[in-house]
Amino acid sequence: MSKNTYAILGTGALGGYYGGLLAKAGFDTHFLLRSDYEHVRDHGMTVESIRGDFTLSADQVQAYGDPADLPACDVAVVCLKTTQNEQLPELLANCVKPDGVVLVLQNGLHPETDAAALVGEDRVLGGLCFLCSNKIGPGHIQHLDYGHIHMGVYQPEAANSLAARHFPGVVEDFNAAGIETINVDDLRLSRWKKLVWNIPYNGLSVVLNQTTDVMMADPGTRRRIEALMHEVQAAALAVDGKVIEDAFIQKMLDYTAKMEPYKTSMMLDYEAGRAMEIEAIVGDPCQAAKAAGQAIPHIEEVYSGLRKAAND
Ligand SMILES: NC(=O)C1=CN([C@@H]2O[C@H](COP(=O)(O)OP(=O)(O)OC[C@H]3O[C@@H](n4cnc5c(N)ncnc54)[C@H](OP(=O)(O)O)[C@@H]3O)[C@@H](O)[C@H]2O)C=CC1
Ligand SMILES: CC(C)(CO)C(=O)C(=O)O
Repeated sequence: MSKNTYAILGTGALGGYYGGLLAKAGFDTHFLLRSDYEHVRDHGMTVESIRGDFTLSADQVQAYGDPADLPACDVAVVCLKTTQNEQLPELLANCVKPDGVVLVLQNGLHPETDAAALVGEDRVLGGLCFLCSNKIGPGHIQHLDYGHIHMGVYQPEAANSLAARHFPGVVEDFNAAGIETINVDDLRLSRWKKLVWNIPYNGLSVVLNQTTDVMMADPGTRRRIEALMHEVQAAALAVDGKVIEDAFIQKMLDYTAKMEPYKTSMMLDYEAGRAMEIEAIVGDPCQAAKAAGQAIPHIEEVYSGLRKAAND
């Protein structure tokens, strides 16, 4: 097992699940928490998972309520919502060693840019998390489905960067912890591919107030989903020259049809009155497509529906 140490920045649905698995596997893992810091410090964490429930006692969780107290780690894992990224200067100030790296596990077209601006592009890794997880109470994570990660370096052309040198060890650690992690050469293409799912389902879940199963059961909504997916495919090509095959769109439709009925994170945020990740997931791709001259009417319609929902 590697000697990498990990700082989990945001112990929510995703950070609690992956960080919990790393700690359970024996990796030196440090958890930054906010609202449930005292609870986790005193009682530990519980993960209910389709792969097997587990608990980490208070002694097994190295919990921190103040980012200034985090030790400098080899890998800082950004597990905040992108809407909370304005906190990154404070959160990343102490927790990464000078030769350490930042792994960004958020959704969006380019959520790595905020961390990269702080630590340098050559020290950033990104991961696309195919995970259905919710935080259902203090220190209480419910893992409902999937969980694999597609991970890559943010600056693939820099073959000898700190990120490139750390990358194999991080992938190995995650796999050793039971997190299936697949090495991707083209993180940017992977991000566009993830948006093929996130833009239609996250967006429409709020605009239509529906779970994935309800959306998939309605032929009109399914056509709208497919149209959105094809616009993401066209945007990826126009903006970055990235090719997404039609077969991939079909795969995402099949994947969702087989998924447990799912309330997207955007829908959960909307219902709870929290900020939604509208810009990272829909606004940034919209802006990039428009700048490249690519028409994306369905995506723009979803974007304005989301902005309206956020302001109501
Ligand atoms: N959940 C999932 O299944 C998936 C999520 N993602 C992506 O992962 C990212 C994280 O999502 P998710 O885990 O669902 O979000 P959550 O809201 O569950 O987790 C974010 C956590 O960050 C914590 N946090 C925010 N600011 C601070 C701070 N200053 N100090 C300490 N903790 C802080 C929050 O604390 P508090 O509890 O106090 O709010 C919260 O627990 C998003 O980009 C999402 O799109 C991607 C794929 C699947
Ligand atoms: C697509 C899904 C729901 C599960 O793979 C996910 O990863 C997300 O919410 O971003």
